[in-house]
Amino acid sequence: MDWDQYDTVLFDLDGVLTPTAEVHMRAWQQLFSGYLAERGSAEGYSEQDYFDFIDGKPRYDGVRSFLASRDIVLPEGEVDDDPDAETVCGLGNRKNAVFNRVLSTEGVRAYPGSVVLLDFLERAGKQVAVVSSSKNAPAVLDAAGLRSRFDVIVDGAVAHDLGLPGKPAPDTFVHAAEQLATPVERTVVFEDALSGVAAGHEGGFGLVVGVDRGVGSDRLRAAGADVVVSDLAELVTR
Ligand SMILES: O=P(O)(O)OC[C@H]1O[C@@H](O)[C@H](O)[C@@H](O)[C@@H]1O
Repeated sequence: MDWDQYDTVLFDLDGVLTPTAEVHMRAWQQLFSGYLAERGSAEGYSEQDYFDFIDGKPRYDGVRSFLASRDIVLPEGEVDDDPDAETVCGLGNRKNAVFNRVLSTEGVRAYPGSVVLLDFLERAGKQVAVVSSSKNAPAVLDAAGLRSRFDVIVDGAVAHDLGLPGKPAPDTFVHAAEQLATPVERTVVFEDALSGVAAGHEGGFGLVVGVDRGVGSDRLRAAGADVVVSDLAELVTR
């Protein structure tokens, strides 16, 4: 890894800096197993569904994408729909309530290897940003004590306000690189989700690092990862 080729590093959050992809995964599992059971669907929900249809995408895109995989179409509803509403927004909000309950009861601790890389990048004078589909990203960064480390945070709320399409579209990553005045070729992207790796690849970034937290190295590479690691500290150089 030749860090001299890069000025800026863009990190996905859940599953890259903090183990919160796991929390999202459990919350989606709770939502959709319950919902499919309510509908009396023969086919249940599996962990693979998370990786295939939901991982890395903004909340309501994840709901729509999973429902489409089961040929279920629901009305969109409104963002302030009650969690009991049988709408895309209602289901997303139901899942969000579970996520927030777990976040507040269990807290979050950053991956130690990710903190080691952040410390290294700070010493090396690189700019760092978080690019997350999640509207909960600021709360997660606060809970992990990481928020002040980042020059720019592009989360689900920022993307919504600016009308930027979510991952797998590259727009949120490109926006972060622009905010830090760095050409995409001199910018590195770290992602654990197939949708996020595809976004980094599509955006023409200098290096897309796939972080394997369960998706599998082969699938991350096929989606466009140039390098795959299982711990961010692997990319600390002397
Ligand atoms: O926290 P929010 O706004 O509901 O966003 C949810 C999504 O946030 C992303 O960061 C996760 O990678 C997804 O898997 C998750 O579903």
